[in-house]
Amino acid sequence: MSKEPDRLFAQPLAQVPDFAFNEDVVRVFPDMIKRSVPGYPTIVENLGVLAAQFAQPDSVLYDLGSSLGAVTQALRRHVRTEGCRVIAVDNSAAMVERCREYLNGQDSMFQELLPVEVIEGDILALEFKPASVVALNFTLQFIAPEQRLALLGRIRQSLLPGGALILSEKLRFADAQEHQLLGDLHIAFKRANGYSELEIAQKRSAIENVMKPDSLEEHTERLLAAGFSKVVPWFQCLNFASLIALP
Ligand SMILES: Nc1ncnc2c1ncn2[C@@H]1O[C@H](C[S@+](CC[C@H]([NH3+])C(=O)[O-])CC(=O)[O-])[C@@H](O)[C@H]1O
Ligand SMILES: O=C(O)C(=O)Cc1ccccc1
Repeated sequence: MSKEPDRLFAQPLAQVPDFAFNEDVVRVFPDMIKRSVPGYPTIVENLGVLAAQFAQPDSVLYDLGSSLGAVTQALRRHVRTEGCRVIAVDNSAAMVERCREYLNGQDSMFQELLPVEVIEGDILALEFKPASVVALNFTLQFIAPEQRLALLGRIRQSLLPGGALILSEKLRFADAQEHQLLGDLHIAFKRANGYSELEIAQKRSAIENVMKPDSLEEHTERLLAAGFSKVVPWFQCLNFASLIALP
């Protein structure tokens, strides 16, 4: 994957445009996400380990909002269950193109990887096949809030017994002091990873209209309303968390 450093917000912009997953972002994405999301490498690596516990024979493993395919690759490496395949979906043409290149390259480096199909499309319009694992790794927060419950309902309906949804998100907190503290610590994390105050401020204004985090309580209530029976947080680092939701 590209090693180009993220300097997208380093120069002062007269007007900061809304954040979009375009070619500029794609070029720096691995660096951007690692330096911006505390715990990201740990979450991705362990998603494969978790998925192996939930994968059911002859079923689909979905990576929704797959970006460059990091989660897809973790699933392919760890799951050995008979007849499983991965379907990765993203609506950014630039992401999908680079994702296909990356995954093809991995095929020549590793043996026994699960087969994968990468679809360019909107996850809101997807017809789900019977699935044992669905990963939404930092994708739901980019879906319009009023669409989230219906999407989770469709995912729930597609899940086989013994399967799971794994949902990772940036969190907001109902308690103002907790929200402020973990937000400040996230900024300190970005600073420690080499982002300037200007980069942090401009990125913040780029994402504020397009990325709307929910609280842990909102996630849990909505997942239960969508028909999931149990919600178990398995990872939190500052204001970023990952949950397992069982059908
Ligand atoms: N409606 C939609 N349909 C399909 N894709 C969408 C939609 N909306 C947004 N996306 C896609 O969801 C991805 C979100 S990034 C996921 C990281 C990845 N999971 C990772 O673990 O590396 C999260 C982030 O950058 O913080 C982008 O690639 C969008 O194009
Ligand atoms: O950068 C941030 O502040 C974030 O909240 C995470 C993020 C990571 C990558 C793209 C958009 C948002």
